Amino acid sequence: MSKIYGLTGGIASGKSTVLNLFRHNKFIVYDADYVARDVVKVGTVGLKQITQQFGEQILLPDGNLNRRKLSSIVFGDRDELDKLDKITRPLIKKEILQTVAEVKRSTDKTISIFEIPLLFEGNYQNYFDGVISVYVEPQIQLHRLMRRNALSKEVALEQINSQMSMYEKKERADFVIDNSEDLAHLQDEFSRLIPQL
Ligand SMILES: CC(C)(COP(=O)(O)OP(=O)(O)OC[C@H]1O[C@@H](n2cnc3c(N)ncnc32)[C@H](O)[C@@H]1O)[C@@H](O)C(=O)NCCC(=O)NCCS
Ligand SMILES: Nc1ncnc2c1ncn2[C@@H]1O[C@H](COP(=O)(O)OP(=O)(O)OP(=O)(O)O)[C@@H](O)[C@H]1O
Repeated sequence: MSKIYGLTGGIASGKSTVLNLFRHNKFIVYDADYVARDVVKVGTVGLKQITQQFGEQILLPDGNLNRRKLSSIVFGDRDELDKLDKITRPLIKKEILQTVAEVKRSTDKTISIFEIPLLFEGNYQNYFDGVISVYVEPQIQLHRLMRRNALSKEVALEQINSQMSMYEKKERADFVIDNSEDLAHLQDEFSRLIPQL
């Protein structure tokens, strides 16, 4: 049976950066953000339900989901986010659990890592051999999110506050990677973690 670990952390904490380190170190990697995009592609039940819920305003002229528009509706309004989550969460969970089951059945000894931003919020922890949380100091998280997505402080804070706090994600994890410093430090944190998996 193959081992599979969950990778989580707050928004812009550095999950994808860490997942890339795993990828470059020959681990098998999976990313729930891809699954989340897959279940709302043109022609899916997911996109149909989202359009029924939020109206045609959330579609781009070519029929694809206007992610920026939907993001501006749901982040900062708990009721609207709950409506979106009701549609997407079961679709995403079904896909993820199928992949996890396939990995576990495989006889390949390579360790797999599955990045799931909302791992604890979606109660995935028991499906994994362990959970790794990426932690970053809150001020640095805010700064990196504002810079990467060109967001105002207010909008960035809305997105951060839409999730479980990073402290809680850190407390609940089996392993923690601190990404509050530069990339050389992150590499050290990563190298320290690997022998423990
Ligand atoms: C709201 C949407 C359209 C915004 O799209 P956008 O391209 O701007 O952002 P992206 O998908 O890259 O998400 C960026 C980050 O936002 C956070 N986030 C996304 N969805 C949620 C959510 N429902 N609740 C809390 N945080 C969320 C995650 O940390 C994620 O990594 C999109 O995030 C979405 O469809 N979300 C619902 C699906 C979901 O739960 N995705 C999370 C991955 S499991
Ligand atoms: N140690 C670091 N020093 C400086 N910048 C960093 C560091 N780690 C990550 N970053 C930058 O911070 C931003 C967030 O990192 P990343 O995209 O990996 O986070 P994430 O947790 O995957 O984000 P999301 O939750 O939105 O999917 C990116 O612009 C990335 O290049």
